[in-house]
Amino acid sequence: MPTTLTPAGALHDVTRQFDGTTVLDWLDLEIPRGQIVALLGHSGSGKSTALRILAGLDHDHGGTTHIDGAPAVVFQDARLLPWRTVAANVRHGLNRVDVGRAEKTARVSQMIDEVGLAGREGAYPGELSGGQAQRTSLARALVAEPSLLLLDEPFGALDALTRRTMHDLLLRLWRRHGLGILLVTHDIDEAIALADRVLVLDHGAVAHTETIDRPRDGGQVGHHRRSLLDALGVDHSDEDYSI
Ligand SMILES: Nc1ncnc2c1ncn2[C@@H]1O[C@H](COP(=O)(O)OP(=O)(O)OP(=O)(O)O)[C@@H](O)[C@H]1O
Repeated sequence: MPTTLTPAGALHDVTRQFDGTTVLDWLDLEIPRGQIVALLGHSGSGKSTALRILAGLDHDHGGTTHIDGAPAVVFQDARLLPWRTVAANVRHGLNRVDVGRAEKTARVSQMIDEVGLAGREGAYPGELSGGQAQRTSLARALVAEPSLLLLDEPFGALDALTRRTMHDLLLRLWRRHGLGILLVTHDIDEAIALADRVLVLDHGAVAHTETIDRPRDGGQVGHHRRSLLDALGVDHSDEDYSI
């Protein structure tokens, strides 16, 4: 289990405007090493913009960022190189890492094993299922041993069953590597299943923070769901959320 709370990434007083419209409004957030922080919010609330700034993909903002090393990013589409095999795509994650060939080969093989793709090293992206493509994308992200993993709706395009399997995989990888993870999602249940803290973003600021204990207490899940629905302004009075 993760033990340290050193921040893997943070935004302090971050502001961002597009065409004169404020998208991030003095946003403060911290992703402690070894914790999963989920960002929930309505479409346009600024989730992806915050993630892109942490990823170093957007420098045109106010405020400060803190990142421990080079972060890794996984998007909803796996963004694999279609003309490269699974192994070559994962090896791509080591392009900027200064280790020898043998070490790279060993690390690639280990990561492919960890994401459950042993035996598929020679497959091309066109031959993979959506879940296998995201496993490859996760392996490529983690092979460089980042402290911070940024996930932008990583399982949004997968069917419900595959998504659950990927949740289990992500939690295994998170525990083994002691990562800090920022997860951008639209899915309240996904946020509750994975995160230590869920931040609800509204007009570019944190409107609500929900802390969720591990291990999960089944009796608390309904409470967290109702609390997050309230924070999102979603009516749930007609629904039976008893567990
Ligand atoms: N490159 C850009 N140019 C102009 N406007 C942008 C740009 N990127 C984002 N925006 C605007 O900033 C706002 C926030 O976008 P962002 O993608 O961060 O929201 P989001 O919460 O991730 O939304 P979604 O859940 O739909 O992905 C939106 O109004 C969007 O149109």
